[in-house]
Amino acid sequence: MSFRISVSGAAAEAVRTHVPTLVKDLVASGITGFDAALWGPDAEAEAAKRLGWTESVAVSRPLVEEINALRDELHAAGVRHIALAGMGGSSLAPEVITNTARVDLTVLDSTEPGQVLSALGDRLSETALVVSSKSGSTTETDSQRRAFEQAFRAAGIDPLTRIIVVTDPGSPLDKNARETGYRVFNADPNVGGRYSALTAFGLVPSGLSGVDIGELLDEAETISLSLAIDDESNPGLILGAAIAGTSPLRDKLGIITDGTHIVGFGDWAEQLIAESTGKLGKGILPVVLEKDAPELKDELADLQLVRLVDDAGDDVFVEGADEIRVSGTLGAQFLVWEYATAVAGRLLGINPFDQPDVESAKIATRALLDARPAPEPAAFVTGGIEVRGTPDVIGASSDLVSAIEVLLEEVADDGYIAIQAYVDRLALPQLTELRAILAERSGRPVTFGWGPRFLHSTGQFHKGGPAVGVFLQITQNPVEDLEIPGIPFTFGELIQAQAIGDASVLADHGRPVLRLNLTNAAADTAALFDAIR
Ligand SMILES: O=P(O)(O)OC[C@H]1O[C@H](O)[C@H](O)[C@@H](O)[C@@H]1O
Repeated sequence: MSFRISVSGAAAEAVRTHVPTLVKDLVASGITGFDAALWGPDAEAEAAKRLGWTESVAVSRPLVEEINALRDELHAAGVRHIALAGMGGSSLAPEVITNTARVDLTVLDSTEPGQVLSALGDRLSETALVVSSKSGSTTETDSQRRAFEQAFRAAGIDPLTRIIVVTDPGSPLDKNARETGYRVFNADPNVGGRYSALTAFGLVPSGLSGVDIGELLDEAETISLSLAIDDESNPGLILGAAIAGTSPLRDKLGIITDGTHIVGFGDWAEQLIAESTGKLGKGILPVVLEKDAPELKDELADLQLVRLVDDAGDDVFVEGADEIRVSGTLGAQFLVWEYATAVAGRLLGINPFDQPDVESAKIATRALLDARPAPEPAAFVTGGIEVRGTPDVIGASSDLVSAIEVLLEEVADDGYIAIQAYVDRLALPQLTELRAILAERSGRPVTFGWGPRFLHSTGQFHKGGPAVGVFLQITQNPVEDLEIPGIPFTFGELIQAQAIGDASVLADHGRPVLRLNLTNAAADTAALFDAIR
């Protein structure tokens, strides 16, 4: 069986309540048949050009041969390593596909100079770069491409032989790449970024890295029919009802990987759910949890758990655990979760295909890079850590320890904490441990995102979803900064502007933000942990 699901407790109740209506309303066949009216009149225009993912398997099939042929060609030319420049929907699927297949792919979805330098320094002479961007105008991806082009040239390598572009037809990147002479794969423009796992965006980098992408499509194909039919056994309807139909709504979704062969699924699902549902003050907040996460001890009333297991069993309705369990192949999971998210959008009364609040952070960043204001002085400095933040947090504190206490006091009973770390994640992987520490201390769900990557994932929810988040932003002074060729600011300046810009938008939304800048990341990390513990 390519996909199994079981539900118990509140999720079972939600399935019993909503699935019969979803069947009666022909929602599954409607999604598959491009019925753009399913999400109400306000969503119709967007939905009309965003349902192509339901036929991704068939549309993508001819790509398999083309990608495999290019892989052989690159191999013959000495390429042994693939890197990917892309953000959000253009990198999260290849990341989980290659990790699950245990295939090497370097995903560069950061503007942190140290992380960019690491990617540039990693086997460049035998590397090919896939540049993926649906819109073809994402600043991070454009900057990464420029850095690689320059590095290839400096190493005496013609970028034309090493750069492959994936983008929508007619995008600025499409035009530029074709003029330059790069190999271009055009993706289906009727598929939004976060629904694009089974299109060229998921397949090109994964296939070039060595994943059997034909098998991935086969996996998805085995579940396609079950997802299209208006029947109470449809797993997309069941999962959609289970995650968005609980009453009262459990609007935090704890995603736990517990025995599944799939590696890193939570990060992909996080973007799909957060960006699709977090708007108009509503939404489901995905929270990627470890198996022993503190949130699991507390039985939080607003936290629905979904566990990715090895085998969810034959029966949909089971007794006991009060959770959702899913198992199955990665290809099937992609498609089921996409249907489930579209169903969730209908149940929540939102448009699951737009991202109305993502742009605000980009505009704030751009304004900072254009105006170059003098840096805001730190409210205080503890050790090497500069502390800034919104007045509600900073005004009532005198040092780092008290600022964190004040931030935690701001967390409402239905609230959450988001840690946003704009740092070199390769150098500071231990920062993820702050998540469990703050969850333990606050008794509330805590999310962790690497910046600027999360801006293209959970960023929409933070600004557009229920206004109950409090934000801990961590930045660092770069160990070594890096120019962006042809652009009047550096990677270090870009990531700082991204962090400050997003924090200002959160503050404008009335959200408490505590900003910590590590002036010497290696030395300050221990002090940071001490203060947060
Ligand atoms: O693929 P791109 O056009 O470069 O977009 C990358 C990401 O950008 C934005 O943040 C969107 O909100 C995401 O949905 C998208 O995945």
